[in-house]
Amino acid sequence: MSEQFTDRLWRKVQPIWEAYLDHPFVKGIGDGTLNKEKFKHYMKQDYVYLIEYSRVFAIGSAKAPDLETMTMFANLLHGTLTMEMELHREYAAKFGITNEELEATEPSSTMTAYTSYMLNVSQLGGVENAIAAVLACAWSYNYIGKELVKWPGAADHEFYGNWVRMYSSEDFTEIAENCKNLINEYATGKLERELQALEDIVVKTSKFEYMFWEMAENIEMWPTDKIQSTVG
Ligand SMILES: Cc1ncc(CO)c(N)n1
Repeated sequence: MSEQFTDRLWRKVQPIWEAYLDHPFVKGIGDGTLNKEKFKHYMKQDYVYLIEYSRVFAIGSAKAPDLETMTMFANLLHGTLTMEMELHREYAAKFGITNEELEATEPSSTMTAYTSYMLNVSQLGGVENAIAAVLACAWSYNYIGKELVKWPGAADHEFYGNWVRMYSSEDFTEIAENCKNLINEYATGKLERELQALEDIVVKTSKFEYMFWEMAENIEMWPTDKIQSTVG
């Protein structure tokens, strides 16, 4: 089989994605030692992240040139709002956080920067930009999930096991594979400079993913929070 666009992308992002597996937050999920306050912060930020991420699927659906692509985006949107975000609602319940409180989470600087970037690039250009914007998200989480599930005890951990099982699951793998298939389909026949632009989106979102793990590990909101201010 000839080389796919995702093979080329993989070579570009591999060093960044391998660093996720080496990140203390991700390793903490895998070996079950992660501090729960860090995970709680992550869950809340990730929930509001997923709301904006869902909007990118909606933009992709609106821009889709045919019903097959439109349906694909609609399914990805539905899968995120139901299956994936249900995981967050379940964890929130364990922390005593209601769905309303979860949805009203104040966004951190990293979450705001990342989702603003994704939404911006997906409003520009064609449907392929929306696919590129979400690709590293779905694919890298599946990559992490499929790696962590091999760690002894990770999938059966009483607290973090649900997370590991979700992102390594067949359903989530299908989400990631659908995103990969879409980008390969839309990359076909594109000019090198167009492929370069898509690659840039996937690399940037991969960097934002790393920042998201950092934000979670350090329980970050806004760097300016330390400034005494009455502005709020
Ligand atoms: C930050 C982030 N990226 C990707 C995913 C996977 O959908 C997620 N839940 N959160």
